[in-house]
Amino acid sequence: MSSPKIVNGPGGYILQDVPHLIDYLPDLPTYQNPLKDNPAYSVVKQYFVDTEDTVPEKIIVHKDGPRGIHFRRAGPRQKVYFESDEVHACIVTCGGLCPGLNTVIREIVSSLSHMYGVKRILGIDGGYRGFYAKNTIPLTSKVVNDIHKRGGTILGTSRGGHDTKKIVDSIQERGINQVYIIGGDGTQRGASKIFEEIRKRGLKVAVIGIPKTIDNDIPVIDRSFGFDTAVEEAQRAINAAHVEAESNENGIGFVKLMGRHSGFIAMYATLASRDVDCCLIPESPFYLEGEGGLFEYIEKRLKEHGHMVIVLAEGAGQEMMTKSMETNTLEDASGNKVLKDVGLWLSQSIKDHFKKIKMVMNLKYIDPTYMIRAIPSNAADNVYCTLLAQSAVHGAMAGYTGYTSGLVHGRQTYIPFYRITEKQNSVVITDRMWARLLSSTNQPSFLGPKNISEQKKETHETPSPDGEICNGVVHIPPVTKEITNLTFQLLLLLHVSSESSWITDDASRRPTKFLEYAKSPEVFDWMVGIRRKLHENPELGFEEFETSKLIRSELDLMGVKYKYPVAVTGVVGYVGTGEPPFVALRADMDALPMQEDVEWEHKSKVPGKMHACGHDGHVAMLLGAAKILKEHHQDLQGTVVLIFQPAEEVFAGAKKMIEAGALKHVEAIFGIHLTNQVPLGKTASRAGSLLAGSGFFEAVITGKGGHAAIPHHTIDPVIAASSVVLSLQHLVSRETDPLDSKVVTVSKLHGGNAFNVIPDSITIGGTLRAFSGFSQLQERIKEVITKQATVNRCNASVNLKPNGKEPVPPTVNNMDLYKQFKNLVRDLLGEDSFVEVSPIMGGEDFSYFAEAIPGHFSFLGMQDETKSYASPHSSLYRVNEDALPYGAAMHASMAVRYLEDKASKGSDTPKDEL
Ligand SMILES: Nc1ncnc2c1ncn2[C@@H]1O[C@H](COP(=O)(O)OP(=O)(O)O)[C@@H](O)[C@H]1O
Ligand SMILES: O=P(O)(O)OC[C@H]1O[C@](O)(COP(=O)(O)O)[C@@H](O)[C@@H]1O
Ligand SMILES: [Mg+2]
Repeated sequence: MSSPKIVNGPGGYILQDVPHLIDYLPDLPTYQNPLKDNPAYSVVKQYFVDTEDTVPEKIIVHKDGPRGIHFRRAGPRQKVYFESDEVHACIVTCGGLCPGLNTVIREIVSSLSHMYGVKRILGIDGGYRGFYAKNTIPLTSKVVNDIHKRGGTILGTSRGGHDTKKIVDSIQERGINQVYIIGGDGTQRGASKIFEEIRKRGLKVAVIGIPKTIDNDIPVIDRSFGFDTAVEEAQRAINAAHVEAESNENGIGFVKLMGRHSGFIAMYATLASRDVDCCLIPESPFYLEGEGGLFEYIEKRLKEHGHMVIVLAEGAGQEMMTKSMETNTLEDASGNKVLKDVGLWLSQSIKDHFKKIKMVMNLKYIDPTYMIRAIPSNAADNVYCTLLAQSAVHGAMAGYTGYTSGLVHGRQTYIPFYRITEKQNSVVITDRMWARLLSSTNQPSFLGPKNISEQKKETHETPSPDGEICNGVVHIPPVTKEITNLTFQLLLLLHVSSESSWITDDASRRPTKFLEYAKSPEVFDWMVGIRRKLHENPELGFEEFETSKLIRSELDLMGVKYKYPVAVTGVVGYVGTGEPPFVALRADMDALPMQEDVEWEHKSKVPGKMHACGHDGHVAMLLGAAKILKEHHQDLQGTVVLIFQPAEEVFAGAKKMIEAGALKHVEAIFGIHLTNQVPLGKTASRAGSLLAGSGFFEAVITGKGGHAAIPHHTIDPVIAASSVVLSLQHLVSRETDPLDSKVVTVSKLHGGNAFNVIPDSITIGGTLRAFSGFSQLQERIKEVITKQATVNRCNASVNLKPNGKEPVPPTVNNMDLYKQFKNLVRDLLGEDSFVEVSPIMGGEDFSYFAEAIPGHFSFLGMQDETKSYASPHSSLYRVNEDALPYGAAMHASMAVRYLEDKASKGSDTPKDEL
């Protein structure tokens, strides 16, 4: 792919520019824009867009934050690179239908002919394959005059059939020099390939994408055209569902809407309607039975209101329909996964449930699927389509190419293809919009199925003997039907035998064998490849959709079964017998919001995001371990649970994973972190407290402001804040055992901006660290702030999760697991390979796992003599990839040894002994 055009400016300004024909055809002549003499436009002040104008990607900024990424502003330029007579344009529509397609076609034709005097415009019949397989349709203003009143596309559309070479051959043969491609994410990927091929051939052809999809799954842009119309049309189905529900005893109106991977239509239709009681989308996993489940909510709603409306996006709950697993692998001609009909399945499941509990219920299922996209666009979308089409044409005439025309914060922009195709837009359920929906419907969030104490109790219980019997094997009693199905499939899958076996080997030699295997070129290169892919495409906490997709596809290739999504993007894989004991290995997946400064081939492709804490390496190591374990799965004496968790850095993803059931039945867990502080091939750990509990606080101390010269008429928050800051120092110096290490630091103090005005309030903030008594310290901080404020006649509000930053408890290593780990390291890496570390004041959310069950966290060295490796969270951070096989072998060996140890002790070993 041609390299992105990035322009850096002062204050952290970044322009992600679009390609231009002169990038590879530097001698092209320019012409005056004919609009200059057009009576309609020549009078418009500043009609031509200044070439320096750009539009910011993010409009919410902090005072001291960088100016961030910008896109080129769309619109007509003074100079154009095509003469009117020279232009030979074509238009193609691809993918699924969408309201507004005809409007865009009409406006491209009108803009080209009326504004720029273009006479030769071709319609390509039936999508990409029409370039080489079908006839073309000549397009004139007359032909397109009325088409915006019709749904669909007058050009026809199709999926599949993208053959870059054939398409570009046909463009070249026909002498086409402007290609307007209207379609969704798949189409834009195809357009990007066409652009690259055209550039490679050095053709004077502009390639322009116009984003279409009612699913709104195209990133960066505000919304895609037709979305508004689809949401509006969906209202009709929801209204009908509501009428049906209200008119029947315990009526449920159930509407299935489109939305393959993104639940935007369902979310907006729900928010618009106000009649919907529950909205289910692919991004927000849900479950049916038990506390906090869908059935419980429906029962409650019916008892309280006598009726309810459910809206379901077609991609939601797919993973629960385990019955017909084989259809899961089917793809349409474009390579999109063919979905199973979740609407029919879920409405049947609801009916079955109410039959079982003998409660009257009347469910009416409405599936308006194609109706919402086959209609003409509404007024708002018509205007939007017009502007998009005009912008697309202005850009092409001005010589820009390789871009998608799109709306960003209400302004028309040109966005380079790589930003449009890098990921799919989806509802972020940790964002405010989803929170607004939850508060509007009052539905459960489904994020925390069981309370944690119950979880802990369950995971520490020996599986009950009254579990299900299958093939003479006793299984764990399932909490939900989904888990039953999964366990059953695991058992079927895991009973297949593999070719190689380690069971007869000397146990102390086995880790070395694993390491040799992980170091073999085939496995090593594969791990490095995964790590580099992740490094190029970093994703922040709870946004690790592509990361998670990559993990799942690798697990699929290995034949490792998994649960997904667990806590938004998390994946939990299973290798072994499918039976107890269960031991877990954990890797974190998220990146950091920082710009990479290391110049190398696989540098982060996402400006402002970087894997600067080695989580890309952690994922590669755990996948490496999965490969080793899968190779030998028939010899495992229990089940290894592979936990790929989101959001370690800020949002305590580990906690969410536990709440979502990732540790169910798991007895022990191991985690590894790469470190630059220890030489390659060595590891570091300690028994007991390894990492501190870490948290934050922010307090607003409010008094009464006034003139600084008459302080007695004020209540001065500055004095109160000063007392608070001093008093907080005593928590460590006077209340903590000097041999125990704790930190309370006030690092922020804001308020007031005049010499003679006492402000109304002061904000202070800081961090706390502790190995013991973490929550007591939090409580004392709160108490000291509020009470000191009171002494000074002020009020104080204290927030222990400022900006959503979750505190993490101390990471405490279990003594027996630590001993086991140390022995293993000796077997694997030699006598002097273990480094006993002192406790570290940094925090890790692995602590949530180690708090719930016995856990062990260790560091794996990557420092070598030749290069220096920067500290984590540095923009110069690098991973020594030679460490990856060590990580994979350590993970796999720890799991195997744990299971063997358990087996040798017998199944009745009390879990507390660990
Ligand atoms: N990765 C890709 N590379 C090239 N062409 C693609 C790619 N993905 C999809 N396409 C093509 O784009 C067209 C539309 O894709 P599809 O996924 O069906 O719809 P949409 O563009 O609406 O997402 C199809 O002709 C398909 O072959
Ligand atoms: O049956 P078809 O034509 O494949 O279309 C169904 C799909 O089209 C969509 O509307 C999305 O289409 P696009 O990706 O083409 O925008 C999905 O919501 C739906 O799953
Ligand atoms: Mg698509």
